[in-house]
Amino acid sequence: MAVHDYLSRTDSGTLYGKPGLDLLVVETGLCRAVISLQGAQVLEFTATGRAPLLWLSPVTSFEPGAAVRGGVPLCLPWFGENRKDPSKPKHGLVRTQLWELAGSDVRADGVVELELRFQHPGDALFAASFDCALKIGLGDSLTFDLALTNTAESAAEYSWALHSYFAVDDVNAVEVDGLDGGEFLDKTRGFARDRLEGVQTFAGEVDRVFEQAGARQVIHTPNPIVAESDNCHTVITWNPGAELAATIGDIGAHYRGFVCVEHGNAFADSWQLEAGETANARLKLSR
Ligand SMILES: O=P(O)(O)OC[C@H]1O[C@@H](O)[C@H](O)[C@@H](O)[C@@H]1O
Repeated sequence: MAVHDYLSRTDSGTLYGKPGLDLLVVETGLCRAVISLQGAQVLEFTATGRAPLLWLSPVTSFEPGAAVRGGVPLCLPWFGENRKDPSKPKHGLVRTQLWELAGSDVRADGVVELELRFQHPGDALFAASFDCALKIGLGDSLTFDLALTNTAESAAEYSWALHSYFAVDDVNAVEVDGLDGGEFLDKTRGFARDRLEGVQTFAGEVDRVFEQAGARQVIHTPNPIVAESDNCHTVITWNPGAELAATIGDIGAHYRGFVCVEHGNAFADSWQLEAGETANARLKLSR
Protein backbone atom coordinates (compact mmCIF):
# COMPACT_ATOMS: atom_id res chain seq x y z
CA MET A 1 0.00 0.00 0.00
CA ALA A 2 1.58 3.31 -1.11
CA VAL A 3 1.68 6.01 1.58
CA HIS A 4 3.70 8.46 -0.55
CA ASP A 5 5.42 7.93 -3.88
CA TYR A 6 8.62 7.09 -1.92
CA LEU A 7 7.08 5.05 0.90
CA SER A 8 4.82 2.00 1.00
CA ARG A 9 3.57 -0.38 3.64
CA THR A 10 3.86 -4.13 3.22
CA ASP A 11 4.53 -7.15 5.42
CA SER A 12 7.03 -9.97 5.81
CA GLY A 13 4.65 -12.48 4.18
CA THR A 14 4.51 -10.45 0.96
CA LEU A 15 8.22 -9.60 0.89
CA TYR A 16 9.89 -12.70 2.33
CA GLY A 17 7.17 -15.38 2.23
CA LYS A 18 7.09 -15.47 6.05
CA PRO A 19 4.08 -13.62 7.52
CA GLY A 20 4.29 -11.89 10.89
CA LEU A 21 5.70 -8.37 10.75
CA ASP A 22 4.58 -5.08 9.22
CA LEU A 23 7.23 -3.47 7.05
CA LEU A 24 7.92 -0.14 5.36
CA VAL A 25 9.61 0.02 1.97
CA VAL A 26 11.37 3.19 0.80
CA GLU A 27 12.31 3.45 -2.85
CA THR A 28 13.84 6.58 -4.35
CA GLY A 29 16.44 7.47 -6.95
CA LEU A 30 19.02 7.32 -4.13
CA CYS A 31 18.27 4.02 -2.42
CA ARG A 32 15.97 1.16 -1.52
CA ALA A 33 15.32 0.24 2.11
CA VAL A 34 13.09 -2.07 4.14
CA ILE A 35 12.24 -1.19 7.74
CA SER A 36 10.35 -3.28 10.27
CA LEU A 37 7.96 -1.44 12.60
CA GLN A 38 8.90 -4.00 15.21
CA GLY A 39 12.06 -2.60 16.74
CA ALA A 40 12.35 0.27 14.18
CA GLN A 41 14.76 -2.18 12.59
CA VAL A 42 16.24 -1.43 9.19
CA LEU A 43 16.37 -4.84 7.46
CA GLU A 44 17.75 -3.85 4.07
CA PHE A 45 19.54 -0.80 2.67
CA THR A 46 21.09 -0.47 -0.76
CA ALA A 47 22.27 2.84 -2.20
CA THR A 48 21.66 3.04 -5.94
CA GLY A 49 24.49 1.41 -7.89
CA ARG A 50 26.15 0.11 -4.67
CA ALA A 51 26.39 -3.28 -3.00
CA PRO A 52 23.78 -4.06 -0.30
CA LEU A 53 24.95 -2.64 3.05
CA LEU A 54 23.22 -5.08 5.39
CA TRP A 55 22.92 -8.81 5.91
CA LEU A 56 19.54 -10.32 6.69
CA SER A 57 19.51 -13.98 7.67
CA PRO A 58 17.80 -16.04 4.96
CA VAL A 59 16.45 -18.24 7.77
CA THR A 60 15.32 -15.58 10.24
CA SER A 61 11.84 -15.76 11.70
CA PHE A 62 9.46 -12.82 11.38
CA GLU A 63 7.43 -13.91 14.36
CA PRO A 64 6.04 -10.98 16.35
CA GLY A 65 7.90 -10.65 19.65
CA ALA A 66 10.98 -12.55 18.42
CA ALA A 67 14.25 -10.85 17.44
CA VAL A 68 14.87 -10.63 13.68
CA ARG A 69 18.40 -11.78 12.80
CA GLY A 70 20.07 -9.17 10.62
CA GLY A 71 19.77 -5.57 9.50
CA VAL A 72 20.23 -3.03 12.30
CA PRO A 73 18.40 -4.00 15.49
CA LEU A 74 18.48 -1.41 18.28
CA CYS A 75 19.46 -2.97 21.61
CA LEU A 76 18.14 -0.77 24.46
CA PRO A 77 17.72 -0.03 27.43
CA TRP A 78 20.44 -2.56 28.17
CA PHE A 79 23.06 -4.01 25.87
CA GLY A 80 23.88 -7.74 26.04
CA GLU A 81 23.01 -9.72 29.12
CA ASN A 82 21.19 -7.78 31.83
CA ARG A 83 23.95 -7.54 34.41
CA LYS A 84 21.57 -7.18 37.37
CA ASP A 85 19.27 -10.04 36.29
CA PRO A 86 20.58 -12.43 33.58
CA SER A 87 17.13 -14.09 33.34
CA LYS A 88 15.89 -10.99 31.50
CA PRO A 89 15.98 -11.00 27.67
CA LYS A 90 19.33 -10.25 26.07
CA HIS A 91 19.78 -6.81 24.46
CA GLY A 92 16.91 -5.06 26.23
CA LEU A 93 13.33 -4.78 25.14
CA VAL A 94 12.82 -2.32 22.28
CA ARG A 95 13.95 -4.64 19.46
CA THR A 96 10.91 -6.89 19.93
CA GLN A 97 8.34 -4.11 20.49
CA LEU A 98 6.15 -2.36 17.97
CA TRP A 99 7.21 1.22 17.22
CA GLU A 100 5.03 3.98 15.77
CA LEU A 101 5.79 5.77 12.52
CA ALA A 102 5.57 9.35 13.80
CA GLY A 103 6.53 11.11 10.58
CA SER A 104 8.03 10.83 7.13
CA ASP A 105 9.39 13.43 4.79
CA VAL A 106 11.54 13.77 1.70
CA ARG A 107 14.14 16.54 1.79
CA ALA A 108 15.07 18.77 -1.14
CA ASP A 109 18.23 16.66 -1.67
CA GLY A 110 16.11 13.51 -2.05
CA VAL A 111 16.92 12.00 1.37
CA VAL A 112 13.90 10.36 3.00
CA GLU A 113 13.59 10.87 6.74
CA LEU A 114 11.46 8.55 8.83
CA GLU A 115 10.81 9.20 12.49
CA LEU A 116 9.92 6.20 14.63
CA ARG A 117 8.91 6.43 18.26
CA PHE A 118 8.61 4.08 21.19
CA GLN A 119 7.45 4.86 24.71
CA HIS A 120 8.18 2.52 27.58
CA PRO A 121 5.82 2.93 30.52
CA GLY A 122 8.21 1.48 33.13
CA ASP A 123 7.51 -2.08 34.25
CA ALA A 124 9.01 -5.18 35.87
CA LEU A 125 11.46 -5.62 32.99
CA PHE A 126 12.84 -2.07 33.23
CA ALA A 127 11.56 0.13 36.01
CA ALA A 128 12.26 3.55 34.50
CA SER A 129 9.91 4.94 31.87
CA PHE A 130 11.53 6.34 28.74
CA ASP A 131 10.83 7.77 25.27
CA CYS A 132 12.86 6.79 22.25
CA ALA A 133 12.81 8.70 18.98
CA LEU A 134 14.83 7.25 16.13
CA LYS A 135 15.19 9.29 12.94
CA ILE A 136 16.30 7.16 10.03
CA GLY A 137 17.80 9.00 7.05
CA LEU A 138 17.73 7.14 3.74
CA GLY A 139 19.81 8.68 0.97
CA ASP A 140 23.10 7.57 -0.54
CA SER A 141 24.01 6.65 3.04
CA LEU A 142 21.98 5.36 5.99
CA THR A 143 21.82 7.56 9.09
CA PHE A 144 20.37 7.10 12.56
CA ASP A 145 19.67 9.92 15.00
CA LEU A 146 18.66 8.64 18.38
CA ALA A 147 17.08 10.78 21.11
CA LEU A 148 16.48 8.98 24.38
CA THR A 149 14.60 10.69 27.21
CA ASN A 150 14.39 9.34 30.72
CA THR A 151 10.76 10.17 31.58
CA ALA A 152 11.00 8.57 35.03
CA GLU A 153 10.98 10.63 38.23
CA SER A 154 14.48 9.57 39.16
CA ALA A 155 17.82 8.99 37.43
CA ALA A 156 18.34 5.74 35.50
CA GLU A 157 21.16 3.98 33.64
CA TYR A 158 20.78 3.09 29.96
CA SER A 159 23.09 1.07 27.76
CA TRP A 160 22.39 0.50 24.09
CA ALA A 161 23.78 -0.24 20.63
CA LEU A 162 22.78 -0.09 16.98
CA HIS A 163 23.70 -3.71 16.26
CA SER A 164 24.56 -3.51 12.54
CA TYR A 165 24.93 -6.76 10.59
CA PHE A 166 27.02 -5.79 7.55
CA ALA A 167 26.91 -7.93 4.40
CA VAL A 168 30.39 -9.21 3.50
CA ASP A 169 31.67 -11.77 0.99
CA ASP A 170 33.65 -13.76 3.54
CA VAL A 171 34.02 -12.77 7.19
CA ASN A 172 37.39 -14.55 7.35
CA ALA A 173 38.80 -11.97 4.92
CA VAL A 174 37.37 -8.88 6.65
CA GLU A 175 39.57 -6.28 8.35
CA VAL A 176 38.16 -3.48 10.51
CA ASP A 177 40.23 -0.32 10.65
CA GLY A 178 39.77 2.40 13.27
CA LEU A 179 40.15 0.37 16.47
CA ASP A 180 43.97 0.13 16.47
CA GLY A 181 45.49 0.58 19.93
CA GLY A 182 42.07 0.36 21.59
CA GLU A 183 41.47 -1.54 24.81
CA PHE A 184 38.67 -4.07 24.70
CA LEU A 185 36.76 -6.48 26.92
CA ASP A 186 36.89 -9.97 25.44
CA LYS A 187 33.58 -11.74 26.00
CA THR A 188 35.05 -15.03 24.78
CA ARG A 189 37.51 -14.89 27.74
CA GLY A 190 35.22 -13.83 30.58
CA PHE A 191 35.46 -10.12 29.63
CA ALA A 192 39.26 -10.12 30.12
CA ARG A 193 40.84 -6.78 29.20
CA ASP A 194 43.17 -6.71 26.20
CA ARG A 195 44.47 -4.28 23.61
CA LEU A 196 44.14 -4.50 19.83
CA GLU A 197 47.23 -3.85 17.76
CA GLY A 198 46.40 -3.14 14.11
CA VAL A 199 43.19 -4.18 12.41
CA GLN A 200 40.41 -6.36 13.81
CA THR A 201 40.10 -9.66 11.94
CA PHE A 202 37.61 -12.51 12.30
CA ALA A 203 39.24 -15.93 12.31
CA GLY A 204 36.80 -17.85 14.52
CA GLU A 205 34.58 -16.39 17.25
CA VAL A 206 35.10 -12.69 17.99
CA ASP A 207 33.05 -10.89 20.66
CA ARG A 208 34.73 -7.68 21.83
CA VAL A 209 33.60 -4.49 23.52
CA PHE A 210 35.75 -1.42 22.82
CA GLU A 211 35.01 1.40 25.27
CA GLN A 212 36.00 4.98 24.41
CA ALA A 213 36.40 3.91 20.78
CA GLY A 214 37.08 6.33 17.94
CA ALA A 215 34.32 7.85 15.83
CA ARG A 216 35.22 6.26 12.48
CA GLN A 217 35.72 2.68 11.36
CA VAL A 218 36.26 1.25 7.90
CA ILE A 219 35.25 -2.34 7.22
CA HIS A 220 37.54 -3.58 4.50
CA THR A 221 35.85 -6.06 2.22
CA PRO A 222 35.19 -5.76 -1.52
CA ASN A 223 33.14 -2.48 -1.53
CA PRO A 224 34.34 -1.17 1.88
CA ILE A 225 31.86 0.09 4.45
CA VAL A 226 32.40 3.30 6.44
CA ALA A 227 30.83 3.93 9.87
CA GLU A 228 30.97 7.45 11.33
CA SER A 229 29.42 8.21 14.69
CA ASP A 230 28.76 11.05 17.02
CA ASN A 231 28.44 10.38 20.76
CA CYS A 232 28.67 6.60 20.29
CA HIS A 233 31.65 5.74 22.48
CA THR A 234 31.34 1.95 22.47
CA VAL A 235 32.05 -0.28 19.48
CA ILE A 236 31.28 -4.00 19.64
CA THR A 237 32.77 -6.41 17.09
CA TRP A 238 31.04 -9.76 16.75
CA ASN A 239 30.90 -12.85 14.61
CA PRO A 240 30.20 -16.25 16.18
CA GLY A 241 32.57 -18.23 13.92
CA ALA A 242 31.66 -21.64 12.46
CA GLU A 243 31.40 -23.66 15.66
CA LEU A 244 29.16 -21.34 17.68
CA ALA A 245 27.14 -20.39 14.58
CA ALA A 246 26.22 -24.06 14.11
CA THR A 247 24.33 -23.85 17.44
CA ILE A 248 22.42 -20.67 16.46
CA GLY A 249 19.34 -21.64 14.43
CA ASP A 250 19.04 -18.45 12.38
CA ILE A 251 22.77 -18.29 11.49
CA GLY A 252 24.31 -21.77 10.98
CA ALA A 253 26.42 -21.97 7.83
CA HIS A 254 25.51 -18.36 6.94
CA TYR A 255 27.99 -16.89 9.47
CA ARG A 256 30.51 -16.14 6.73
CA GLY A 257 28.18 -13.61 5.10
CA PHE A 258 28.16 -10.97 7.84
CA VAL A 259 30.19 -9.04 10.34
CA CYS A 260 28.74 -7.05 13.23
CA VAL A 261 30.38 -3.74 14.09
CA GLU A 262 27.98 -2.19 16.56
CA HIS A 263 27.87 1.40 17.82
CA GLY A 264 26.38 2.73 21.02
CA ASN A 265 27.12 3.41 24.67
CA ALA A 266 27.49 0.40 26.94
CA PHE A 267 29.62 -0.88 29.83
CA ALA A 268 31.70 2.08 31.13
CA ASP A 269 30.15 4.37 28.48
CA SER A 270 26.54 3.72 29.56
CA TRP A 271 24.31 6.77 29.88
CA GLN A 272 23.25 7.97 33.33
CA LEU A 273 20.19 10.09 32.65
CA GLU A 274 18.59 12.34 35.25
CA ALA A 275 14.80 12.58 35.49
CA GLY A 276 13.61 14.27 32.29
CA GLU A 277 17.06 14.32 30.68
CA THR A 278 17.50 13.60 26.95
CA ALA A 279 20.68 12.24 25.34
CA ASN A 280 21.43 12.11 21.62
CA ALA A 281 23.68 10.09 19.34
CA ARG A 282 24.21 9.71 15.60
CA LEU A 283 25.50 7.00 13.28
CA LYS A 284 26.15 7.25 9.56
CA LEU A 285 26.78 4.12 7.48
CA SER A 286 27.84 4.16 3.86
CA ARG A 287 29.13 1.80 1.25
O1 LIG B 1 21.61 -13.47 19.60
P1 LIG B 1 21.49 -12.04 20.01
O2 LIG B 1 20.73 -11.87 21.30
O3 LIG B 1 20.91 -11.19 18.93
O4 LIG B 1 22.96 -11.53 20.29
C1 LIG B 1 23.93 -11.65 19.31
C2 LIG B 1 25.29 -11.16 19.81
O5 LIG B 1 25.25 -9.77 19.98
C3 LIG B 1 26.50 -9.18 20.28
O6 LIG B 1 26.34 -7.81 20.40
C4 LIG B 1 27.02 -9.72 21.57
O7 LIG B 1 28.26 -9.13 21.89
C5 LIG B 1 27.12 -11.23 21.48
O8 LIG B 1 27.55 -11.75 22.73
C6 LIG B 1 25.77 -11.81 21.11
O9 LIG B 1 25.86 -13.20 20.97
